[in-house]
Amino acid sequence: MQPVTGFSKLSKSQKIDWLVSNHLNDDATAKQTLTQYWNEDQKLQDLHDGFSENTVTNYYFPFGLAPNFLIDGDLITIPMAIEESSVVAAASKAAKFWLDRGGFKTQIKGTKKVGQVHLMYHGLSSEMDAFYAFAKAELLQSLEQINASMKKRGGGIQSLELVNKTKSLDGYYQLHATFETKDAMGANFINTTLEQLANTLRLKASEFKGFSSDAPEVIMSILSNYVPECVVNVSVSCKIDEIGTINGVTGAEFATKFVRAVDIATVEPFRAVTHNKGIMNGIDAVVIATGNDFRAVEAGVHAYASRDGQYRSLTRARIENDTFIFEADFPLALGTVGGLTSLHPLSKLALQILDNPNAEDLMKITAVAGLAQNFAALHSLVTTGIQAGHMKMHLANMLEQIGANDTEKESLRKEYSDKTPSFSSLRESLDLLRK
Ligand SMILES: CC(C)(COP(=O)([O-])OP(=O)([O-])OC[C@H]1O[C@@H](n2cnc3c(N)ncnc32)[C@H](O)[C@@H]1OP(=O)([O-])[O-])[C@@H](O)C(=O)NCCC(=O)NCCSC(=O)C[C@@](C)(O)CC(=O)[O-]
Ligand SMILES: NC(=O)C1=CN([C@@H]2O[C@H](COP(=O)(O)OP(=O)(O)OC[C@H]3O[C@@H](n4cnc5c(N)ncnc54)[C@H](O)[C@@H]3O)[C@@H](O)[C@H]2O)C=CC1
Repeated sequence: MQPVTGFSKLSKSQKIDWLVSNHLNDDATAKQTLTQYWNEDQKLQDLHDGFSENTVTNYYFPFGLAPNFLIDGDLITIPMAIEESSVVAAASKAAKFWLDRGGFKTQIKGTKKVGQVHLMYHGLSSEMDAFYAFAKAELLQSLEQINASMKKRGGGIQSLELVNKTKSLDGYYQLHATFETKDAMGANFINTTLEQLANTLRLKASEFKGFSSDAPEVIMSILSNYVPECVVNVSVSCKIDEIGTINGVTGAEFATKFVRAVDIATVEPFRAVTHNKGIMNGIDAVVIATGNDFRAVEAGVHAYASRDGQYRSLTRARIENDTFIFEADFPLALGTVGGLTSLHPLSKLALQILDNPNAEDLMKITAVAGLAQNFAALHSLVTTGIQAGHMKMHLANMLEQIGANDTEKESLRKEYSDKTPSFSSLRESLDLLRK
């Protein structure tokens, strides 16, 4: 196969033809698989084609609902876009559990975001300090137009400082800025602002006479997806005797084991990664359903989980005066305007289902989904084990994969209603059925 030039300029059909002949042995069914996912509504299809480059088809993701979330006194149904079985069921089960026990409480701890202009200067650091004192007012002034609308909304650039990072990397400085971006995730606003700062910095550097070395060089200007000051706290709590008996485990035993499980994820990175993956099952599903940037959230969350130098659990649990308390702080830079949020009809609908939240409310709801998911996973892990519930949900996929027809599915579902399936046990059962 030869490299292709001008692939981006081909039409969608030409791209598919190229793909099928170069990678799929001219398989006609492959072409049909791609085209059958096109939407019949051409306008809607064009919208989706426009979201990303070199699009050849749509990729369906299940869009589900987890009802019964009592959040700060309001009853909320959370939309979740996720491919993994048992996540929506787990969220729904956790919602139901806490519905009768006071629900979820949330609090925004901050909404500040960060962006940096990264610079190199190899002269004296005192010269950089003098330059910054010379340039700072104009650096800020040059942002007035870009900042005007965001300022009207109560946001915009909040602070700007020169940071000397030469101890970490020879010649390295930053303009470190903080931002309030209100209901937008803010990436484009922050990046535009930073690029203006960089331009003004270059201009002011050309006017400054105090450099003994070449003027500072701008390496790059970009927001940070590490948002330790854009954080929401979420918690649940109840008296231990309100927990009740769970699969033969008393409330007190459950609470103690649960706290131990969180303690283990706090000190043991191998466990912490899986523990936090379970949390992200919930967070990502809401982030995706609402058209937010899940890579940004993932990167920020995992960096936050390592903020003291070791990767740890994002959740905390304790028993205090016969009360079981489970909580977390999640760094979540989310938007309810901008990006795909109002462009993708299903994201727009997801936000409508949530009663058109502002960014802070969406942070709260998303954090609840994360805590609920972790609660459900640990609830299973310290009682029945994870496989019973997970495989019960996964059964449908397994039945599909072994090629069972509708009648066979029905009888296998009955047979496996109280036991954990595996592919081999299911195949054996299917063979028996077919004899
Ligand atoms: C799976 C369940 C919920 C079963 O739990 P169950 O007790 O067998 O469920 P149930 O049939 O008794 O139903 C109770 C409620 O659960 C929900 N529910 C129950 N079934 C459904 C369904 N089909 N569709 C939608 N919702 C469902 C629903 O709210 C339902 O109430 P109802 O609607 O009847 O009033 C439970 O075992 C559970 O929560 N397990 C945890 C599952 C989980 O965490 N899955 C994620 C995949 S594993 C993973 O990726 C992460 C992990 C686990 O490794 C993280 C870690 O290690 O920490
Ligand atoms: N590292 C990263 O995370 C990067 C992410 N991105 C992408 O950037 C996009 C998000 O950028 P945004 O600037 O949020 O979106 P955007 O570029 O669509 O801008 C949102 C705009 O909406 C306007 N707006 C209207 N009402 C507002 C309100 N109430 N509050 C705040 N703004 C309001 C503002 O002008 C704001 O700048 C995402 O698609 C993300 O994937 C882009 C570059 C880098």
